[in-house]
Amino acid sequence: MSEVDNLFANPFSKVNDFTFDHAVARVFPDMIKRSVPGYPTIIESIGVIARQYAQPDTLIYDLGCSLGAATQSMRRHLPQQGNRILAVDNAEAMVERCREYLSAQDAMLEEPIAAEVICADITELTLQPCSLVVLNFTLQFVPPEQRLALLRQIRQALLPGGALILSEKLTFTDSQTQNSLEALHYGFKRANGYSELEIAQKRTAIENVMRPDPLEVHQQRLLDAGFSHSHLWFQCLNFCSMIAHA
Ligand SMILES: Nc1ncnc2c1ncn2[C@@H]1O[C@H](C[S@+](CC[C@H]([NH3+])C(=O)[O-])CC(=O)[O-])[C@@H](O)[C@H]1O
Ligand SMILES: O=C(O)C(=O)Cc1ccccc1
Repeated sequence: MSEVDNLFANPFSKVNDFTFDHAVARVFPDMIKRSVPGYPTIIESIGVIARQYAQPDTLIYDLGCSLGAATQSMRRHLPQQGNRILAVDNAEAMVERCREYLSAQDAMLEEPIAAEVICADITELTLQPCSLVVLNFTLQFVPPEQRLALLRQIRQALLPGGALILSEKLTFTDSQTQNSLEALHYGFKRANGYSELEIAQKRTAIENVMRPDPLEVHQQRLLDAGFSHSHLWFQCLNFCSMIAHA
């Protein structure tokens, strides 16, 4: 089903900006697992966290769902309590495949939790009342000037007791920390079979498209958006995940 990511293996005369197109969608599970340290743990833990925060008979959003890995994990872990998951992505290639993966999962589960995939820009959505929102490595692709408004929308939609799971690549204001963790991240990629050329070309492809923030910027923005409290629950190298409470 999913193929090995060799999208950046051959030298390009010019490296284009990264897009979530059909070529990426085909290799995405392999790409993200070999690129994001801790990704499988985060995905499985999202199911566990969802079990804690999802309130009976409420909506759950998976924003920037890609192929629906977080949605699938929540469907494995949540009890039957009338939840509905809305998975949203604005990349048609991802949405198409995500629907296929979720139908395949439907067939595997006895009483699958309702899940729907919508092709839309999450910055233009009006969110309905919900108990849990997942932004798993999505906010870093949203233009920085639109991030606060999106988080405010999410905060407004969350019911009392609701939560946001926010996973992001981090940058560090201290240059020694930044250099050390960035070097270790490239070491992680090398250990997963990526060549120096693949690492360098991918780096160029994502640099104008994906703009990570420092942890302190996330924490302040979450407060500015109206969240009462946020904390880290996972960090591996320069990748982390937070919980923010409504
Ligand atoms: N404005 C937007 N509106 C909708 N979708 C968007 C927008 N901007 C970016 N995306 C979508 O956000 C996703 C980011 S990948 C998320 C992984 C997934 N959450 C996972 O749990 O595997 C992370 C990564 O590739 O590092 C892509 O599918 C984009 O199309
Ligand atoms: O590959 C990287 O360096 C990343 O930071 C993560 C990533 C994973 C998948 C698509 C785009 C970025």
